[in-house]
Amino acid sequence: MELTPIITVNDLHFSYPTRPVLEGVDFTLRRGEVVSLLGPNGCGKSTLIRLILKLIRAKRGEIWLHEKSLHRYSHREIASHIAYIPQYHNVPFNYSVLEMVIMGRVSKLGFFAAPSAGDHTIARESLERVGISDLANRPFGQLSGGQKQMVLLARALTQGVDTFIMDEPVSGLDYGNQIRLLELIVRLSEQGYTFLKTTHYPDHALLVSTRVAVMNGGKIIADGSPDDVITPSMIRDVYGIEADLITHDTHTRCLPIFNKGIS
Ligand SMILES: Nc1ncnc2c1ncn2[C@@H]1O[C@H](COP(=O)(O)OP(=O)(O)OP(=O)(O)O)[C@@H](O)[C@H]1O
Repeated sequence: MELTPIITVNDLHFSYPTRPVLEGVDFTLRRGEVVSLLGPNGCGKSTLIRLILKLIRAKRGEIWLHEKSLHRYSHREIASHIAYIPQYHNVPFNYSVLEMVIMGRVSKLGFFAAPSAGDHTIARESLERVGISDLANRPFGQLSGGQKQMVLLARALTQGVDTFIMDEPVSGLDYGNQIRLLELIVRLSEQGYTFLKTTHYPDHALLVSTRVAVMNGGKIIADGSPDDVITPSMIRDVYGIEADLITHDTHTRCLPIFNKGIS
């Protein structure tokens, strides 16, 4: 059965003033998928996300959100469909964690409306789901990078949308929180949430994704099931290292070959 498209990207080209970045990207995110976007540093993963969020505009190509051109959406309307969890986030004021999480309700509120008791309840439930209720009253600005990342995930849950875009969600998380976050993504996906996330870890893509897309040289060069896409030859071509794939329990894992001291 063909899944409903949420985001469709057709022949997207984008250049910064000094360099071309995307040179004909085609990509679709469908309902219920967990898609990992892999690719080397600087290949354009974050740029593609910024284009999908309409933070920047492409010169050529089209982006569709729920089969309507992205041009026809305001930022507020986009936020009523997609929650974005950035890699880094600094806030100018000293909001508490709970206040930060309640801000996820903004796209649901009228322009001058204050959050209701119901909004507070949803925010507290989101903190609970992410396992950080103990941080509720701490100033957001004083949290560690990993704690901030978990707060941003709780804020995204509070937004009340079913599509999440995450830019390197495990960056800055300790080893345990990385795995707990990946497990949370799987649980949420089983509850009907859709994810597009960038990652530098083929292993993480193998653990949680229903589909993997690989970006290199301005294009999506591979797009398919994790087992089809993450292969030793792809790792060699994209990252310039050798790796083996091994199976542990039911999961395939990627094991880089470490040339210790060999020149
Ligand atoms: N504001 C900007 N002005 C000019 N060039 C930029 C700008 N932002 C990014 N770039 C360049 O565009 C290219 C793509 O950057 P982008 O951040 O999208 O890559 P990425 O795949 O997300 O990288 P990483 O994995 O390192 O986060 C890089 O060469 C980067 O240096």
